[in-house]
Amino acid sequence: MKQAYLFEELNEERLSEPVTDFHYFSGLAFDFIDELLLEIDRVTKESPLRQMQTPGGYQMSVAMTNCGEVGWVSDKSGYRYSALDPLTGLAWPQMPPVFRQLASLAATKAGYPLFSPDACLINQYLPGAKMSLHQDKDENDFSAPIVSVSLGLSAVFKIGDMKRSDKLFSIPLHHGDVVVWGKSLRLAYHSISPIKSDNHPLLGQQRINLTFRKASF
Ligand SMILES: O=C(O)CCC(=O)C(=O)O
Ligand SMILES: [Fe+2]
Repeated sequence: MKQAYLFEELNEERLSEPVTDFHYFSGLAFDFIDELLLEIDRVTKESPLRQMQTPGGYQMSVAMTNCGEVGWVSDKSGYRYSALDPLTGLAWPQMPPVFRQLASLAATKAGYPLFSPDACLINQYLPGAKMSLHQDKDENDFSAPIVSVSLGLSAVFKIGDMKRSDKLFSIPLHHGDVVVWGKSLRLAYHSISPIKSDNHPLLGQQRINLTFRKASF
């Protein structure tokens, strides 16, 4: 399977050239970091990070917020996109231009020059936090890719295929890395393993992840 080959290569050689429907750009966010961190501060002051409830009634270990026209939310009634932040009752903060610029750079490099995200989910992982195996499937437009930016502590990202039981491939994600997946892998199951306790020189004891999505038609 070509995909399997790619991921083995990724692990061994940290390939940065797009090969299939998964694209790994090591350090692509470096030039944007200072501005990204300022904007993350601004957004999280307006719409604070919070641990949402799963439909099953559990509290997620990851703290989340959003910016953009719509934001991803989870509560007892399910997962969905919402134009309002349920915590503040207000619209989500606007997506900062530097967010758009980086998402567009990564998407263009991955072969999606027209990608125009309307949602950016901001995930904060403290040591021990994880994201269980899931598909990103609450969006209305699966022709658009997912663009994901990693900041701070490193993580192990695992990605498989359309079935929960498909073999998973591990990809280490470090500060500044950007990954893009779409097309045949747009609905691939993926997860983040529990974050190891460590101290990042810029972000301290946390990992921040930004995922850009096209949620509306
Ligand atoms: O934290 C990550 O790298 C991935 C996050 C993710 O899969 C999601 O927010 O749906
Ligand atoms: Fe996801």
